[in-house]
Amino acid sequence: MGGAAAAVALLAATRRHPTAAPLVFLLPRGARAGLHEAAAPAAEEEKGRTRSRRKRSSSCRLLGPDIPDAWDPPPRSAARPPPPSGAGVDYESTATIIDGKSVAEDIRFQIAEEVRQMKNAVGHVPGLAVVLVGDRRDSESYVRYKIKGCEEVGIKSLLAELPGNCTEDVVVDSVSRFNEDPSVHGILVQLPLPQHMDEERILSAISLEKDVDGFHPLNVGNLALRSRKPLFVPCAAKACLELLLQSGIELMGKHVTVIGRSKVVGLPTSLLLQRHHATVSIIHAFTTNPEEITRQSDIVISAAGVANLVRGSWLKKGAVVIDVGTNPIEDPTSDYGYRLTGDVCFEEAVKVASAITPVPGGVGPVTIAMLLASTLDSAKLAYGLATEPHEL
Ligand SMILES: Nc1nc(=O)c2c([nH]1)NC[C@@H]1CN(c3ccc(C(=O)N[C@@H](CCC(=O)O)C(=O)O)cc3)C=[N+]21
Repeated sequence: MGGAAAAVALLAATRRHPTAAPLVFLLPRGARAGLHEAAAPAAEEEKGRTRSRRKRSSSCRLLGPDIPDAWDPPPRSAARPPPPSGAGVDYESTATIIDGKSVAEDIRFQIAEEVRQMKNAVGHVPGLAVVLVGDRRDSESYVRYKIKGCEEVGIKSLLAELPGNCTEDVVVDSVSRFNEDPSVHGILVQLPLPQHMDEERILSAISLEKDVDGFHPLNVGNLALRSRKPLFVPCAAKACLELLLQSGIELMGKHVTVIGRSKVVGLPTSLLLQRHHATVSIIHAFTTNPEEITRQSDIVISAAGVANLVRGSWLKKGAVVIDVGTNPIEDPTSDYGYRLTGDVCFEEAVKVASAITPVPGGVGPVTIAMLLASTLDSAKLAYGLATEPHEL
């Protein structure tokens, strides 16, 4: 690593961030929109970037034009309705609330046990390296959740914090050092990266065997080809499947609609669902009749990054709803003036659905647990304790 990279702070990260206050609430509204799916930049930034990207691509006929998903904000009249009187009490719903926190806790318990066994067997524990570029407060708080998760199960965590104005080469250098470090089994570059950086170049610097986020083109391609097995699958997609499977929800032959098509959630989730023999519809910002499609669906998985996009009227009676959105909305009654809400209007959906994940406390905690599971799997492969990636 060159002198220019001296700003890299490589730490036993746990000591650096002992507490985990949800700083996400403190961010300005624009910076926080659609955090989950949008592990992507805010729509405006993305539009600017796309323009320059489009100039570079001469032929987009076969692959389609490269334009970003920008959902129209819901009309004001569609704003989240006030909770019914007697909020907190059951409002005529029979839906099961799928408890992501407890699912995540069970997974972490199992991982902790396996980490202990690994330490006994080979004298090493798994290691996860996180590269955080810039000082977006939402990214900082997600990175803290990941590091706290590592701590809880005995996985070693390393954090490289780089200034937002550093060069792409500095980030690639940092990734390369983690590639060469045998105590590191997983490398995660927190997204979004600053606008001036080429995300593809940085992500493809991560060695395939350490790509616990599953964003490497070979991992994505192997996920898409049913005869092949990726080494890693993106954690949020795994979390959606885990929640469905653990809730005993049958997937084979079911009509599942995935809202959103990002590499972080929508795309890998739709691929994973097909491997489970579901019939998958993918809808996005250019879909003209989204609610007609969701109304026919047995399961709706929303990862659009738009608060209250999915209304009760979008759902078939008895549908299962998995809400991957993490959207901050103003709430003067909450401590920070904001609270997190999903893509789904929960108060409406809970009356129609047979099962639903809440936000917070649904997909989010399980996503972190899946990252820890992927890091453990990677270490098992590295130490010869497993010969194959995990079953999908
Ligand atoms: N390379 C990369 N990989 C990612 O997986 C990735 C990323 N970049 N960038 C950002 C998104 C977002 N994301 C979340 C993970 C957990 C919660 C989570 O734990 N949420 C909790 C707490 C929410 C709170 O209270 O702040 C919950 O929903 O209950 C949220 C969001 C992973 N992402």
